[in-house]
Amino acid sequence: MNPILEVQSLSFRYAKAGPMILDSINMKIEKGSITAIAGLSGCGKTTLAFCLCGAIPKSLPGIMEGDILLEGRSIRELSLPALSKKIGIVFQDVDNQLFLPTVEAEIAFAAENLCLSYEEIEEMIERVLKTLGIEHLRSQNPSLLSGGEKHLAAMASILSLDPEVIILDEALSQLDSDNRGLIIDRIKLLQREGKTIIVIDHDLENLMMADTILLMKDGRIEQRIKAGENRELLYSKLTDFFLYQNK
Ligand SMILES: Nc1ncnc2c1ncn2[C@@H]1O[C@H](COP(=O)(O)OP(=O)(O)OP(=O)(O)O)[C@@H](O)[C@H]1O
Repeated sequence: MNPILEVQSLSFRYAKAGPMILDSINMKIEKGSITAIAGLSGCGKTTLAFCLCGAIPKSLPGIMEGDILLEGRSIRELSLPALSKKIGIVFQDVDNQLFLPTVEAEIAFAAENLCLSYEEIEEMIERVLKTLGIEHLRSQNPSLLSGGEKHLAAMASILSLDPEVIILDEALSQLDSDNRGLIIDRIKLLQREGKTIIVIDHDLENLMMADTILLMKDGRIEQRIKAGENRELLYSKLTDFFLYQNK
């Protein structure tokens, strides 16, 4: 099967004389999979997410070597608007991502910028609200929503462009267990619809939803763990990795 994303010898530093933040990363992400990227704080997870969605090198400065192929094409050749139609990202701090007065306006924003017609936008808003099961939030002010609802609103805003790949950067980390369960359910639903999901997280329970877990250390992928293994064995591999690193 052809990977939807292929990272080839990716290295990155934010400044010429600065430290290597990503160091010779190679990885393939299969279409329709859930991949988790985990590792201690500062190991480079968010920087890798910025590279995967094209923000690096398109809008964040730095020195990038290697390449990332999206459906076989270098992301360097694609414009940011073209990339945002293919890859959506939800950040940990959703408050910085939600700035409009209603959830519906958040969902419509990117589509309006692409000059879609009123009918197309209406249809798209309804589709996205239904997919995430949040029709009741349509007219709500995002800033007044609960943590879980805010994450769903941020997911809705990126689903408006119907991206193939959805990156969730620590989107679950500040949620209580009910809200976390809600978002995990929606992630699995999106996977069933054929979306490719990349989840950045370090909570062992959250990592369990992935098909593949990539463990990062100092800008490198240290281990690749295929899920579907015995749950206890998986748990103990992950615990060993984090315990070893904390020493
Ligand atoms: N804009 C920037 N300029 C310079 N250095 C940066 C910048 N952003 C991040 N870094 C550095 O890059 C390294 C990796 O940061 P990154 O945020 O990618 O790690 P992370 O694994 O996502 O961490 P966390 O789990 O805490 O979010 C850190 O040392 C960080 O200080």
